[in-house]
Amino acid sequence: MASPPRTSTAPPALQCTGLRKRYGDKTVVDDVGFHIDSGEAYGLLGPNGAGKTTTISMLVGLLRPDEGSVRVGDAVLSDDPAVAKSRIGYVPQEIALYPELTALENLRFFGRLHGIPRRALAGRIDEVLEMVGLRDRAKDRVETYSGGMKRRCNIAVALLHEPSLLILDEPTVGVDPQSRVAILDGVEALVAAGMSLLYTSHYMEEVERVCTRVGIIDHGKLVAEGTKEELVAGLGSADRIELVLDGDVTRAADTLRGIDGVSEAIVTGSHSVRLLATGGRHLLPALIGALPGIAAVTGVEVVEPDLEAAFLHLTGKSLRD
Ligand SMILES: Nc1ncnc2c1ncn2[C@@H]1O[C@H](COP(=O)(O)OP(=O)(O)OP(=O)(O)O)[C@@H](O)[C@H]1O
Repeated sequence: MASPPRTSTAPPALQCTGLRKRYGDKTVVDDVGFHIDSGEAYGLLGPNGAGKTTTISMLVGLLRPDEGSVRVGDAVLSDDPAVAKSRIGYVPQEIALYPELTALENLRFFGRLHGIPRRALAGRIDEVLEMVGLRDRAKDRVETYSGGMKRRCNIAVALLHEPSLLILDEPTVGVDPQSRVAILDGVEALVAAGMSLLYTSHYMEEVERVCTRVGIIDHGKLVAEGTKEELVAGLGSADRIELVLDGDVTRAADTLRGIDGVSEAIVTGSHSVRLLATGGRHLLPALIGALPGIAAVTGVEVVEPDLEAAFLHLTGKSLRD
């Protein structure tokens, strides 16, 4: 999918075009292109294995694309990798810290690796520790941290060299609720201060909260892109219906999919099925009436069209598949 024309004249924080990556005969990223304006927060949503991490790896210069190009500001990554990479702060899915070192020691190490002069580094380390709320634990070894604190420390490392674009790959996976809040608050504050952001997550509510524009990726392809409102508008009048069932959920989903007005039906848990349906509440008697002998309906929720529904419409999947 091609990126729509940009309206701004300033160079985008990031622009990728026609990115492709193959492993053997499998194309895992297929003609992906999008841009992130300066100061914009962009979310990349996709089910497991959709190609998010492979795409990001190409954007940050860890993986060479088979085709396509990446530009960070006015620097083309393949021509000018040092400049392009210096503008990116990347936080990978896997924590990349030395566990036996303290946060302070990790930050000093990575700061020197970035070539930050010693005198400037101490002040900068203070700033990033403050940003992620870890100042009081800076002298503790990283191996004593919770998953969330490790992630926050990794974000601090990514911010050290004052990047203009922060790339976070599923930053709240394996994170305690307190750190999750701290991460989301911190990311929002950074964006409010002018940072450009690329954010991937399985959690729709995080993307809805943090990002202004969203790209949906499935089977290596960018299948839709837009603001939340634009993506939801693409649903027409379909509602999301969540059913709680006691019985055979797989047969129930198959049966419900055949009912007039139901466009999607997927199993989301051992007792739950998610539907996309036009007619919303008026359809409920038909849905319930179709299930005797298959499953008993013990709960129903009709939800206004949202990003979760748009995702189901576009990919036929739940985000946590
Ligand atoms: N080095 C590799 N060799 C072969 N296949 C790979 C390699 N790396 C990734 N893949 C495949 O490419 C596809 C995309 O993987 P990728 O990790 O980019 O997906 P993802 O959207 O980030 O998924 P997740 O949310 O699970 O991290 C998957 O089918 C994966 O198995």
